[in-house]
Amino acid sequence: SLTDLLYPPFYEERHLKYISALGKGNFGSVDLCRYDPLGDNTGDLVAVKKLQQNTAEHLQDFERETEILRALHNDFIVQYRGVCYNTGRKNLRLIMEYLPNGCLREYLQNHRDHLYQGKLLLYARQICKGMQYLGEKRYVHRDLATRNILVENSNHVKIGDFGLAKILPQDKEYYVVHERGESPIFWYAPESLADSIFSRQSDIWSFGVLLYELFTYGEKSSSPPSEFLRLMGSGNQLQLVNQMLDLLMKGVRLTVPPGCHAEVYGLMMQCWALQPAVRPTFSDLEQRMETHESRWG
Ligand SMILES: CCS(=O)(=O)N1CC(CC#N)(n2cc(-c3nc(Nc4ccc(C(=O)OC(C)(C)C)cc4)nc4[nH]ccc34)cn2)C1
Repeated sequence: SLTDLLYPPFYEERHLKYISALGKGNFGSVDLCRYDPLGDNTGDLVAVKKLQQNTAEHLQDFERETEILRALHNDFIVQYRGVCYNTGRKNLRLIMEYLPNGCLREYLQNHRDHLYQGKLLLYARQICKGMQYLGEKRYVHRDLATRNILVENSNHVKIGDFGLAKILPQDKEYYVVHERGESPIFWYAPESLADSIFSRQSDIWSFGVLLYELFTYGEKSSSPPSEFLRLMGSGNQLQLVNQMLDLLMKGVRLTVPPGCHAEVYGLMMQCWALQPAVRPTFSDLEQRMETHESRWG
């Protein structure tokens, strides 16, 4: 695309000037840098993702992540700018557009007094559009949560991270994952908890949890982990997954956020259908939110 022509696919490490840390996760971290080849501070601000520990396996996953992002062109997905290999090609870095307003979870917490339900639905619909596009290209995100959504401005959010994304094989509609890693189990569908099965329908489940996060304004005390742990009591990691699965199979779900319209909670509940095939698609959700949004504005 045009942006590919305008931006160099390879950034030279010597011109990447570190400014500050933007985010940190299990295997990666994101820094704010200025790419300043002229050395006069007129270069662009960019977000640079790098691996924490660059083992061969993580490097391979990271290279796959950069290829996935490079292939995506959508208003509701963070834009790829290029990659930066340092001399030994040991540590690859992923260069992306810098979004000035940070991650959606913090944004909700810091701006809740002027974010009304219509605006929350606008963000939900934009994420839906990004996920619809992703699904058309047979990608499964696997980590849909407000912590992985970025804010361009008060009317525009984007899916910001594809660290756990996988591409579905041509002959299968689901992906079985073997590495456990630090899984976001409170956003996981039952089939993912039970058999590590991921699909576009398990992304729908996670989207339902993301909707819940939106309408609780990312509040920590009512976050999915807090709520589910309250329902479960303590237990070690293995028990946690089994306890979680037990709750979900019994029909226990996150409760309606205070002040949340019944129809929106209804959408969350549809995303949390036990049977993957019963869950709506992202286009179903987008249409259903379109009708509500016009009513609440
Ligand atoms: C998964 C592990 S991860 O470590 O790889 N990682 C975490 C991840 C989750 C997601 N998505 N992440 C992406 C960005 C990010 N941030 C930004 N802008 C901003 C702008 C302002 C602020 C801010 O005010 O922050 C403070 C700390 C409150 C001062 C933060 C970020 N622009 C971006 N463009 C591309 C990515 C990207 C940050 N965290 C991906």
